[in-house]
Amino acid sequence: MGTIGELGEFGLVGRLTRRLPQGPDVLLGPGDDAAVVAAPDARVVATTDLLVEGRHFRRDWSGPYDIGRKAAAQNLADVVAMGARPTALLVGLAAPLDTGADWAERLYDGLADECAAAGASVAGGDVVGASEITLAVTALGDLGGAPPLTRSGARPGDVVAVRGRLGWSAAGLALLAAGGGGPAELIAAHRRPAPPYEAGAQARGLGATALLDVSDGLVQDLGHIAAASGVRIEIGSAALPVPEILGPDGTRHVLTGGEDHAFAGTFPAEAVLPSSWSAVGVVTEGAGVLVDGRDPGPGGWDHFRV
Ligand SMILES: Nc1ncnc2c1ncn2[C@@H]1O[C@H](COP(=O)(O)OP(=O)(O)O)[C@@H](O)[C@H]1O
Ligand SMILES: Cc1ncc(C[n+]2csc(CCOP(=O)(O)OP(=O)(O)O)c2C)c(N)n1
Ligand SMILES: [Mg+2]
Ligand SMILES: [Mg+2]
Ligand SMILES: [Mg+2]
Repeated sequence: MGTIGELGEFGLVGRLTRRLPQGPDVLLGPGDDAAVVAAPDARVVATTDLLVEGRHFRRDWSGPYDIGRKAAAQNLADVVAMGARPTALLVGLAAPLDTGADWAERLYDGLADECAAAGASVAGGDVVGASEITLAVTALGDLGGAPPLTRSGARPGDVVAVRGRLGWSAAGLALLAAGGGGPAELIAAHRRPAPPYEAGAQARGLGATALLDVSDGLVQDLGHIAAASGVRIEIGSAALPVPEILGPDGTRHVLTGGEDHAFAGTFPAEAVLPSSWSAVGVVTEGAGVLVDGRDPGPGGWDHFRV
């Protein structure tokens, strides 16, 4: 099928955009100077994340379809974490000219399928030749008239709860780094996160006071809620969902592992949480995050400390 260099810029764009079904929020999709996306609420949620080969994914560890799923999921989860409904993605792709055209097409199939799982579509993007693969993904969402669910609304007395897998991606990454043995479910979880997209609307319905998606690690990301809200968050390790499959380092993976894109939120104490949410702690007065009453120390992902 050849390389993207042989296809050329416009040939590649044509091949990729043909693979992108358009949902109802995209009023004008790929092909013009810009896309047109519906914004019924007149307030657009917008977020962007970069994925760089070697730092966010390795082509020998993940295939293009899963890289596409993950790139979309990482951004769609940020929209959902604002309490919004994802509508559209814009995708910047930089790649070496000898990249297989079929590799790029599978990447776009992954992007399109993950968007479909969240009710969104890829409405446009850009391609450029480069020495390594970089994906720059921007996601847009609609608040549907409701206020955003920010990181700053947690109040002392709230319950802290999580929905979605935690630690699975980190455990899978550790297995890949060690040569790829171990439970296939963990490696699959690293390659393709499965954010429970319905958690945003659900958290809103439950009266959530703050919400975010866990990309860098539970403790580190709860630290963002604590800082933004001016509160302390106290986690009890016995309450954490640590399934057997995570192995002997399970609790550490759950506390510090990123990239599962679970949702963590704070809820009024009287909220009746369904079983899909695990209550893992409480909000108190003070600052920072404590685990079992102690400062857990550094952990979690920091791009400038790896
Ligand atoms: N280069 C940048 N320019 C402007 N804002 C940025 C930049 N990098 C990060 N931010 C902002 O910092 C906040 C936290 O970013 P990040 O930790 O990447 O969040 P998330 O984990 O949800 O993707 C976001 O509001 C983001 O827009
Ligand atoms: C090859 C490789 N090495 C390391 C990791 C682990 N890793 C990379 S980025 C990241 C954190 C999440 O990415 P980030 O860019 O910080 O996303 P954001 O927090 O902005 O959503 C982790 C745990 C990986 N996925 N692949
Ligand atoms: Mg980010
Ligand atoms: Mg986030
Ligand atoms: Mg991060």
